[in-house]
Order: sequence, then C-alpha cells, then structure tokens
Amino acid sequence: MQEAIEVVDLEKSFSNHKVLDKISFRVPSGSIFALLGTNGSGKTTTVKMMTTLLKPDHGSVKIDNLDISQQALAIQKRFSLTGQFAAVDEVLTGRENLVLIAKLRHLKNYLSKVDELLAVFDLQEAADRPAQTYSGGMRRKLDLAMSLIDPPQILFLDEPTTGLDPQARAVLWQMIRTLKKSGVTIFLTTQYLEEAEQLADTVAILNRGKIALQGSVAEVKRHLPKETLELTFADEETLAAAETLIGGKVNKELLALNVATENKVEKITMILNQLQAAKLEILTFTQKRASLDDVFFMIVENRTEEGK
Ligand SMILES: Nc1ncnc2c1ncn2[C@@H]1O[C@H](COP(=O)(O)OP(=O)(O)OP(=O)(O)O)[C@@H](O)[C@H]1O
Repeated sequence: MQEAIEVVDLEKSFSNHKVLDKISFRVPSGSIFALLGTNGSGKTTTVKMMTTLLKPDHGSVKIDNLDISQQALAIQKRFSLTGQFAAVDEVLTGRENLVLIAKLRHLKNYLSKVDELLAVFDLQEAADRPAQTYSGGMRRKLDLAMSLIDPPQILFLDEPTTGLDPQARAVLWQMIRTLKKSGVTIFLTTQYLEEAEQLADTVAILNRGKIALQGSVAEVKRHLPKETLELTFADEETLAAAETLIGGKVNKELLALNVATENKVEKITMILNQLQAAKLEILTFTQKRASLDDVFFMIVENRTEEGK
C-alpha cells in the first residue's frame, strides 16, 4: 500500500530536554493513524514537525513521498491542520469564518456546505455572533468545521476532541469515518485510548520520547491490561475472605479487590454470586477499563497480562 506519511528517526530537544528520541512510523494512504500519549509526551511537537511548523533536530518526514526539508511549500498544499489553539478569527462570526475559508479555497456553491457544518456541530444559533463570544468548546467546533469545509488529502487533527461535549465528539468521530471512506488520510493525536480504538487503523503509543507500542488496534489491545471488576469491602477481614474465595489483586488502603473479568457478563455474575453465597457483603463494585496510565505503567514495568 502507498504511504501517505513516512517518519524516520525523528528527534527533537528543547534546551537539554529530549522530547522525541528517534521515533519512526508509516501511515498508509487512506488510513487513520492515532498517536497516543499523556500531557507533555510530545504529540504536538511531532505534529508541528510533520506539518513544517517546527524543524526536527534529526530524522526525516515524507508526506506523499515529498521530503519536508526540501519541498515544504508543495507539502503545505496537501494537508490541513487543526491544532489545540483554534485558528478562528475572533472578530468574525462563526458563519463568516467558514465563508472566509471557503473563499480562500476558491470553492463554488459553498453556502449549503457552510449551513451543513453549522448544523452538524450545533452552531446554528450562534452562527451570526462574533467568535469572541463563543465558549471554548464552541470555538473548537468552529475550528474543526473550518478544516472540514474543503477536506484535503491529508488531515492532521491534534487532540480534536479535547474540550468537546460527548455529542460533538460523536459527530466528529462520524465525520472522521466518512472522510476516511472518501479516501482522506487522517493523522490524529489523542490522550484517550477509547478514541484510538474507535477510529484508528494503526496506533502508536508515545512514552518518554519513544514509541513504546505500535501496531493495529487489535495488536496493541492484546498487550493492554484486561478489564477488571473493582470490589470494595467494609473491613480487612471481609476483603481477605473475598480474596481467598475469588482471588484477584488486593489494595489494602482502599479495601479493594480487583478481579479480571475480560468484560464477560458470566464472569461478573459468577463473582457476585460466589460472594453473596458466602455472605461477604460488597460495599461498591465498578467495572474498570485500562487507562492510558495503566498502559504506560505496564510498558514501563515491561509486563503484559499474557507474560505474567
Ligand atoms: N517551544 C518549546 N520550548 C520548550 N519546551 C517545549 C516547547 N514546545 C514543547 N516543549 C516541551 O516539550 C514537551 C512536549 O510538549 P508537547 O506539546 O509536544 O506535548 P503533548 O504531548 O502535545 O502534550 P499535551 O497533551 O499536553 O498537549 C513538554 O515537556 C513541553 O513543555
């Protein structure tokens, strides 16, 4: 398959702080790639270097086989970037911002597209108010709408759903899937495992400046900690008795027991029934998914559920 993006041994330091240490990945044309990482892990720095906004210290980036160090101008025409800091003109209204982009791109018959995007992002009521009166989430939605008015071949979305309400997030996810169907390559960064799982064909996890895990969602998920059921009890005796009965991992401070369930209803029902039959009273029970922190902890500890 043809590569839309190829990054090889990319490095970047700020003062003495090495933010990225030889990261490499490829993004096949027409696919969705998610770069996952916590705050400050280097996601935005990576995007900035890939979009010619920042110079790498070492390494190479190719977009559609063009090298960013030699063909920056040609590359800039092939992508659009929606960053964490909205490129919205504060004085213009929401509608005027969208129209401005449409005119700059020499689009014809753009008014229906503008209306459609305002409706999709639930911005109709605010459409004729200056953007400076918008909330952070509204501004973000407008910024996304602006990058979707004339989707390019490659779309960079830097943490696109941060600050969005669940409804707007669902809308954006759907739009991203539709864009992929029309052949657009999408590179997104996110702090949310769920977002990567929902959208991406390929995922890379950034940790301490390196890519700790990379592959298809199915491959990466095989390495993630399994779902657990967290049970809490009123005292240490009940906790100890529960552990003897059903096993699991004890947290004495929280009087909690974490039991692997693999998200299977039968397993959860069996655990609860066993405890009830032994008259061990459960205070609370919560189904827990692996968070990005769990994944990093696991990577750092170099352990997987299979390898335990
Ligand atoms: N211009 C700069 N000068 C100095 N340090 C910088 C600069 N830009 C980024 N950094 C540092 O590089 C590290 C990575 O920052 P970056 O913004 O790439 O992270 P991120 O993964 O996008 O984080 P977030 O999820 O919080 O947006 C941070 O420690 C940050 O402080």
